[in-house]
Amino acid sequence: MAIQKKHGKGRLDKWYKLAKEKGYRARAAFKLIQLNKKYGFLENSKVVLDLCAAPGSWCQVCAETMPTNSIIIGVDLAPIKPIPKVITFQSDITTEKCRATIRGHLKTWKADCVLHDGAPNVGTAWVQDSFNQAELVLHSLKLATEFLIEGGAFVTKVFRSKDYNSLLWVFKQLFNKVEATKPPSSRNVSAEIFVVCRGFKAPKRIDPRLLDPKSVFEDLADPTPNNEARVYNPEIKKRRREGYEEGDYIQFKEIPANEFIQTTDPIAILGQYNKLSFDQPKNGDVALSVLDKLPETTDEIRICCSDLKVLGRKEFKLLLKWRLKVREILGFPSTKKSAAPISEEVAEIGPMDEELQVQEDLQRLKEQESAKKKRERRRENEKKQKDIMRMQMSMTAPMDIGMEQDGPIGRGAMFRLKSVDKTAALNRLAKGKMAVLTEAETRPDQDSGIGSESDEESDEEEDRLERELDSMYEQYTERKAENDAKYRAKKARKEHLDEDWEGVSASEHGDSDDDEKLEEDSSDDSDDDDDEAGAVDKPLLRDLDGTPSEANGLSKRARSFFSQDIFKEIPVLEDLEEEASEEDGEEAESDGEQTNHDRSVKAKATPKDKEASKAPPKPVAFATEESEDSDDSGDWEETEKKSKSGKPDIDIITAEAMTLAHQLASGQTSKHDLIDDGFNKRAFKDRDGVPDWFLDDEHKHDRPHKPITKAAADAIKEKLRAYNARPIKKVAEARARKKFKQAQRLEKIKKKADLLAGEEGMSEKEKASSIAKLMSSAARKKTRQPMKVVKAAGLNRGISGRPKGVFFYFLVKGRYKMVDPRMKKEMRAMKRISKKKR
Ligand SMILES: C[S@@+](CC[C@H](N)C(=O)[O-])C[C@H]1O[C@@H](n2cnc3c(N)ncnc32)[C@H](O)[C@@H]1O
Repeated sequence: MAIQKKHGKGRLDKWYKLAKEKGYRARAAFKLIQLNKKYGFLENSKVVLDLCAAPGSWCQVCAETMPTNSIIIGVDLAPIKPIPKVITFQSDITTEKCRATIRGHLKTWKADCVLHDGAPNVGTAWVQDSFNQAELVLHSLKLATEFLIEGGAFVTKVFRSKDYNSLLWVFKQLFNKVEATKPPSSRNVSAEIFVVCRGFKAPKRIDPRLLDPKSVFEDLADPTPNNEARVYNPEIKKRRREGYEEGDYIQFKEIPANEFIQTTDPIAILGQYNKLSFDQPKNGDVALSVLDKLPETTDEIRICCSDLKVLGRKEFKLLLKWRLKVREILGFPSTKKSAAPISEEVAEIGPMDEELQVQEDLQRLKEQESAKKKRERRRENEKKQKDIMRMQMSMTAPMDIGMEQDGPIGRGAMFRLKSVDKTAALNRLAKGKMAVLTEAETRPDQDSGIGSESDEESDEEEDRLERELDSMYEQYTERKAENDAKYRAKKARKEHLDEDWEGVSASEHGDSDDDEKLEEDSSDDSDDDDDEAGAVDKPLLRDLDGTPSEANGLSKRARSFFSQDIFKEIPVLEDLEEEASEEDGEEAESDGEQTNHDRSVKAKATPKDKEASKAPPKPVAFATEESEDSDDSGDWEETEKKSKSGKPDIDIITAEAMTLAHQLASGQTSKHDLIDDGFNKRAFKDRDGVPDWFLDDEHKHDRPHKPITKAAADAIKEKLRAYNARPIKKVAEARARKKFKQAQRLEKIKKKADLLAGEEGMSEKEKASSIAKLMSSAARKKTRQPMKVVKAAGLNRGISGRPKGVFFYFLVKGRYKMVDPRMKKEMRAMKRISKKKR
């Protein structure tokens, strides 16, 4: 680093130039700016006292930074040119007159901040200069103690000298926070540093000796060295800027190791000495020789003792432990480390004695205990929340709520909430009420015995927050489940861990539009879930009319709809007709009676359909599949559900699963291996008391990566390709509809032909020609009306409905398309240009 010159042109550094540029009277302005930037004492100050203020750059900074209408008083031996918004006067800050003048200006006000940048006239011996400065600091501190408000700040310049520590000690007696710093604008060559003292304690009475230079610099000239800091932070080496202590000229200090064992202040020895020696003195020392022979005095200990200055924290701890052991062996009383007066720095050092260690252990155990209690309380609260929910659902009477025990509504019990949840009714019931419920739930909890057990309010608060967080997370998952089918599937899979996952089909979770509609409209709480119906034999939520909510996989509403007279004796295919007729009103309208007749004929014709007609018809997708086995037109998810052999058909959809299947099939792995693999670090993870949101998040990443083989990946790819090759459900349905319509038309023609054939008044020729006509009209394709192109101009410009015709009196009939003539022209022009370019 380049050495900064304080004389000649070296003075004119960047801060000097900057000060000139900014109009500050001295480069010192930047010191205050930088100090204030770090500690921010000026912004909120209303009254500032600037001691030793000439030429006044600090006052300028204050006037700029402090709120308008603040009081700034500057005093110096030298005259200060007037500064707007600043009161200045000439005086010696060490005098009573100066004190009185300040009092006169401040009246009853107190200063929020006292600044001191005083420097005595230098030029005499350095020691004398620095002492004067320290004395000046003490004088400024004296003024500060008189004028500062409680909690106020005192910022002073000090020189690093022998008296520096004494000054710091005094500051610490009067302020809560004392920090020394050197702003960048302060020259490196200068011995000045700045001490920022915050939080003035404003004691009622201050011992005059505390502010008396004589007693301060005499009494505190040799403050207790911070040996703990030296030992525990050996990496931070303190420079001896003030030189060596009086009479302390030896750099390498050695002490017999037994003294380290015997001393009551081992830290002091470790901090002050360079070596713990095992060398015997001339006359011999029994204690030292015993220590030398002890097995506890290992080679490592000897190496550590040989040079204390190179040791780290770990080695110092080792030595202290060794000392304790030896003391125990030799029968020394195990006292606390030092009888010496404890300075405030000593108090900061961590406990090292065994006793303190025990205390720490106790504290830790206590914390563990309270954490356990907290967990238990949380679990109880959760249980209680569930109980209240059950009560709201009229599943329990208030007296049934056993908060403390599982009882008949406990976790493993038959009325477990999970089974209710399987009907998805719970979600609907709880939706939107969770927050209220949680709030309501927390209050009685606090009033109840459980809450009053704990006297730690913060714990309760934490519990409450955790519960709120949990309920918010639940709401979030519900919302997500509503919008995201994949997430719904995942959730279902997680909740039914003990069951084989067979995918979510449209009918199960209301994915199909029809089912969703039914569910929405439905007033009952049942769900059309075939699998779930098996799992939940007797759903707890029932309708008041007592009829079972589900039968043959249909919701109650769907069942009641299909149980109307009109559906009796009608085979499954009629559902398709219904749907088709909705889209093709023309066909559905005609020949209603006849169609019904035909239907019954058809029903008689196919025994399979007959069978189907006994049972209530199933939703469209399923029915189509049953009636057309050879066709791919059904919902393929459903077809894969049941294998022909009756065994569960497990669909392998991931490369990992396929790899596993390959391995099992080829004998590379066995069932036993798989079970064995199940016992891993994740299997017995303690999840008790861990919030759901945490577990969910963790689950995203904390899962084993199973190997995948190329063959398995290819097999899955092939499988997916096959799936993709199949027509999608809507296309399949459209095809089926078309087929059905054709069949219907054919039936109609047949009937008409039969009628014609039975007509008595017609000759055979006439009959034949009219049947031929009928057939040709049926075979004729309907011609589609051509689309009308309408200019979006004139009256049709910007209209939203059907445009008007050429003569404006008529609306355009049939299909139409609005065109923008300008755009058309432009597009043509573009085409022309691009052609030309080519
Ligand atoms: C470094 S200058 C202060 C610069 C000032 N902070 C500024 O920003 O312009 C130090 C000042 O302390 C003043 N001083 C020294 N002893 C003093 C005393 N006993 N009473 C008042 N002022 C004193 C000097 O006159 C000198 O102007």
